[in-house]
Amino acid sequence: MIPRVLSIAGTDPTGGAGIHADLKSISAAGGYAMGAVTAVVAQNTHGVTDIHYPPVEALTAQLEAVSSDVQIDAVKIGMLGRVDYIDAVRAWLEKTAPKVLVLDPVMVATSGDRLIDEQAEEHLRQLFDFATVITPNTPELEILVGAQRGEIRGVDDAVDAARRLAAETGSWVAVKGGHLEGSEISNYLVSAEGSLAETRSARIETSSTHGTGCSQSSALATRLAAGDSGQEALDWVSSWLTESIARADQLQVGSGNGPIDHFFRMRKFSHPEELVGPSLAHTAVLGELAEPVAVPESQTEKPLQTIEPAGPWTAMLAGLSENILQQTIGDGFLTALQRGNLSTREFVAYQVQDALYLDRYARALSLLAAKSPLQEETAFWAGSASNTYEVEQELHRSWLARREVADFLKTVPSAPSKVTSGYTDFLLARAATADYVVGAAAVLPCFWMYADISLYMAEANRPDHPYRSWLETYQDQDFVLATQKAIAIVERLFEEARPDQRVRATRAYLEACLWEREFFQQASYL
Ligand SMILES: Nc1ncnc2c1ncn2[C@@H]1O[C@H](COP(=O)(O)OP(=O)(O)OP(=O)(O)O)[C@@H](O)[C@H]1O
Ligand SMILES: Cc1ncc(COP(=O)(O)O)c(N)n1
Repeated sequence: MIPRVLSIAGTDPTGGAGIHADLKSISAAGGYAMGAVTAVVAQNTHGVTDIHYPPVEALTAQLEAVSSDVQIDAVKIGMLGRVDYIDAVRAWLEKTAPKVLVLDPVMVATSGDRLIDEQAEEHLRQLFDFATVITPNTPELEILVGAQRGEIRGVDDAVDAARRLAAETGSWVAVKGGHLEGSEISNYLVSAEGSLAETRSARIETSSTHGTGCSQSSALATRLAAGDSGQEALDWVSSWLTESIARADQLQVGSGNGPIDHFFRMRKFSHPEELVGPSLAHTAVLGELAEPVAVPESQTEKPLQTIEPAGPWTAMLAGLSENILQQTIGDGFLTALQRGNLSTREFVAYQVQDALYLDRYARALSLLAAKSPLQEETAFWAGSASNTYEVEQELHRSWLARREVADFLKTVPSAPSKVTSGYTDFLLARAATADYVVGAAAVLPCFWMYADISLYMAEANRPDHPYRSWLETYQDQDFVLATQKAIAIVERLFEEARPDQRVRATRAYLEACLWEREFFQQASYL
């Protein structure tokens, strides 16, 4: 079933918050999105400049128009702003009694602008009776439980206050960690009895969080209407929101607190330019690569050390994948891993997928070994396959066998994720059925990107790093030598290949780089 979800909220012409964000979030969470507008707000990424309140009859008429025709599975309420709007919505809720109602008590925007009259606060409380979940941010929670500004300092205070509000209202209350300190963000769903559901994710360093509250509550309404349990809905929403925030800066919307990227999942792998790089796009359309294309120097700061190309073709590949490497290194998972504040659960989720990946990757290497015409290269790929199995076995013996990991193992997926199976199916298909050069180019990023990332991670290694022994695995000199050998083989194969084969091999290499990036990023939402 596609849940039909109605948002009742104010507008944001920049598309980041309010009803605009709600419609995007409901759609991204798998619902059919509908919207009834309350206030018309002139705002952008810097703040609110004007609020226009259409006559209350306009709101009532919209609500009637929708509910007289459409079966509504969930309602999300955002900015109401005025007493007469609140009362009109209340009268409508009494008649329609939606099964799921997520109420975001919007009082103050991220920018600090008030979005509700002071006397309206009391009326807003009267809507709580209808709510499945109330989703105040920390300052709003303080107002609602009559605490002083700044009184809620940590997660425990917030859960306590949320329990009190839940007891008073009979609704669940979401505790949102965005405004609290710490490198991790915890989100909870709390009832009068205590916490029902909990998620933890890495805090992303960005000022682009405009509309996160609106987006979170709409997605939550949608997942609950789709039949998710509280924990399932919170898991889905937190992982989606974290990545939407992680991708926010790429949107480049406005010069203040920018919006989040609601539809990042739709964009994954959908841009041909992302796959082949802007400078290659033109050549690739022609279907020929007679000589290496010149890649413009990247503007971003490079890691201190990377493994050198073996000639002009692999230099071209390195240039084309530079941005993907930077994005992967800058991603929340690797940043947190490097700093040593990655959550154990995320690390375990990653390790489990890595072990599943390595098994299939080794098979792809074995297929390449069979394909190579040169005995020396066959020996190299077969030896790499054998080493890969050793690394996989070692993962099970060491990290995954630890006592403190056992509890986490029960909570992470044990089957290959979509990314893991997508990446390995891709590698196996290239190694089994494509030309040798294409198969070799496809497996190269697993050596090269991984080795570059390991060198970057090694810069962070210190005696008290929680993942120290793991960081050391890939600093292994043999792995660096194997990477150099794989680069040299690909350089030779490119040199000998036909122009059309080079295009396909370049695409395969870049596609594998994108899979590598996705492979690291998935850990935050597994
Ligand atoms: N920097 C961040 N990194 C990762 N997740 C974040 C970050 N900021 C916010 N979030 C996510 O967004 C959710 C809502 O954020 P927050 O707690 O700030 O609520 P809010 O104040 O209603 O949102 P808004 O900032 O849009 O008003 C949080 O629960 C968290 O999951
Ligand atoms: C119409 C409207 N509703 C809600 C918010 C709060 O959004 P945020 O606090 O996420 O900026 C907003 N800015 N505009």
